[in-house]
Order: sequence, then C-alpha cells, then structure tokens
Amino acid sequence: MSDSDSEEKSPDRQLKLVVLGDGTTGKTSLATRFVQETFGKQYKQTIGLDFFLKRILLPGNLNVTLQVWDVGGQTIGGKMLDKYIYGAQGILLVYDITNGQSFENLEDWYNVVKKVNEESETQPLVALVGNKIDLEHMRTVKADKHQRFCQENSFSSHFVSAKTGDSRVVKADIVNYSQEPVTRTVNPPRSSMCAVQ
Ligand SMILES: Nc1nc2c(ncn2[C@@H]2O[C@H](COP(=O)(O)OP(=O)(O)OP(=O)(O)O)[C@@H](O)[C@H]2O)c(=O)[nH]1
Repeated sequence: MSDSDSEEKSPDRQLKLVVLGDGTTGKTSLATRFVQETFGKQYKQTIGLDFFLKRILLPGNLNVTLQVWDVGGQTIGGKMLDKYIYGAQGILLVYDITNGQSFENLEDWYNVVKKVNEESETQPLVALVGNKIDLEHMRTVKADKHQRFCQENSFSSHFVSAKTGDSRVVKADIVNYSQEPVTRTVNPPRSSMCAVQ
C-alpha cells in the first residue's frame, strides 16, 4: 500500500473542544471567527449548545477534526452541562474584558470542569480567553488578575477579539535570575520571577 493510500484510509483524529463562559462574552462569535472567519454584530443567544466542526492539519501531516462545542451561557446549573463537558481534550474559559462579573463567574464554570474530570486519568488542557480586546478602553478586568488566575491553575493565557480577529497569546515564563552570570550590575531578585511577554 502506498503512503497516499494509507493517508486516505486512516480516519481523522477527533478532538473535542468545549467553549464555556457567561452569556454574551462572545463564545459563538469566537467559534464562528475560528471556523468560518466571519463576525456578526447581532446577538443571538445560544440555547443549550451549538456545534461546529473544523478540519485542521497539524505538523507531521496529521489531519485532525476539531469538534467545537459552543455551550450557551445559560446552561450553568443545568442538567446537561456535565454531559457537554465530558470527554473534552480542551476547554476554553471565555470572559469579556469589559464585564468583571463574567470573569468572576469563571470560577463556577471551572468548578464544573473539575467535578466532571474528578475521576478521569487525563485532564483537559484549559485556556483562559479574555475576549473583546477591541474594547480595550472599556476594560474592567485588569490583565494581572487574568494572569494570576492562569498561574494558579496552569491555564494558557489569551487575549482576543472575535470582532477583529486579533489574538495574543500571553506567555508567562519563569525566569530564574539566580542562574544568570554573577557579573550583573543590578541586584538580582532572590526568588524566581514571572516575566509576561
Ligand atoms: N466589540 C466586540 N463585540 C463582540 C466580540 N465578540 C462578540 N461580540 C458581541 O457580543 C455579543 C454576544 O456575542 P455571542 O458570541 O453571541 O456571545 P455568547 O457568549 O455566545 O452568548 P450566549 O449564547 O448567551 O452564551 C454579540 O452582539 C457579538 O457581536 C468582540 O470581540 N468585540
């Protein structure tokens, strides 16, 4: 069998990505920006669940089909939420940077994720997503609060705008200054420091 035959016959690996967060934070907008590269200003509340598929090619010629489960903000506290989250390899926790309550409420959303995965051997990767950075002038959630939440829970950190398509990954690296050459002229901090790039 030639290489191309085997490529055609091997089914895509499926990855389940669940998008969580309060209503109007922009979950559906992010999903449609990602899958269809479009944005609509009109708000249409997601009732229950929306579902998107996107085929992506990973390095090594690996075809993967991403299932994006866009969960309605009103499902928190409902019976179905656990089922939506179950089996996810990735979770996006989305808030609106102009809406402090949407950030505070992520604690509740994350608690459901932890509960669902309590007995699971593998844990999903979780990304914290601050949406609507095109409205930076109306920001109420400080970036350091976002960073702290990421560091406490080992989330990856992202600031995005579904409207403009802008996306910034905020990398927080641990820099161990004590390992730097002793010829430094300034006093090095005694403990490790987190540098936000
Ligand atoms: N300015 C701006 N508006 C946005 C952005 N993302 C979404 N919106 C707007 O915010 C509103 C809510 O967006 P949705 O994507 O429907 O929000 P949702 O989180 O899916 O809401 P639920 O379905 O209630 O869970 C809409 O009017 C969007 O056009 C953004 O990045 N910037």
